Amino acid sequence: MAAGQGAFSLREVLAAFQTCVTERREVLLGPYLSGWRGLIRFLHSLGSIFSFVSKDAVAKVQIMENYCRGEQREKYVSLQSMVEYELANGLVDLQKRSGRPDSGCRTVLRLHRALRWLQLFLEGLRTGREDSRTSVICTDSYNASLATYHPWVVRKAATVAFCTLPSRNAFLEIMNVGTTEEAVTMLGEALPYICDVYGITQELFARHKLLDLP
Ligand SMILES: CCCCCCCCCCCCC/C=C/[C@@H](O)[C@H](COP(=O)(O)O)NC(=O)CCCCCCCCCCCCCCC
Repeated sequence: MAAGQGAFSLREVLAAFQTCVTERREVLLGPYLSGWRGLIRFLHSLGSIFSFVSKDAVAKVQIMENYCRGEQREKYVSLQSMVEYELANGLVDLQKRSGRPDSGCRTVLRLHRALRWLQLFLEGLRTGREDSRTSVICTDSYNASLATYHPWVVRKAATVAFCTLPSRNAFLEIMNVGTTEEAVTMLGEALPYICDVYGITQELFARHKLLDLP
């Protein structure tokens, strides 16, 4: 980490995702958004070349936080209650975007797709060799997930930005979790929770045919 920056560790960020899922398998929006806020903060430490990414992620997290603080806040406690409320009240644009404010469902769907990228990227970091290149791990996980939803120009900008990433071990260091072995162990502990959040959300959105919202 650059000198002077708080001892910010990815451990707390990923710990947020461990508190997302209730015993009734609901995904709580509060911890979900704080996990995203932590990821965005970490992204800022990777350099301004990623600002086009964090700008969009910040905007989406802000939309969701406004819903969570708005007059219908009790409908946005979990992804399940959000989906039920927005569908029951016809708030979701199913065919094409209208001039209405973005729904929570379509906004979460974009973050959900990015969570799939994160899961693949973290798994690639965890299982990568010492001399693996973070840019390759990042590009491969991006191409296997988010890339399909982005136009050519965004895919190009993303792959250019990935080239600036350091080696795998250097990246594990800036995660500020300790040694590379400790970082790998932490990833192994965090990943099952991220997979769980992703799986429950995927099933919820698939059940309601919300996986292709415009
Ligand atoms: C290791 C750093 C790599 C982080 C970047 C990987 C993801 C690259 C995404 C590039 C897309 C950004 C611009 C896309 C904008 C939107 O069009 C597009 C669609 O939304 P729309 O339908 O409202 O237009 N937006 C999206 O797809 C959402 C993108 C959100 C990406 C959030 C990624 C931030 C995660 C930060 C992780 C930090 C590293 C943590 C691992 C140690």
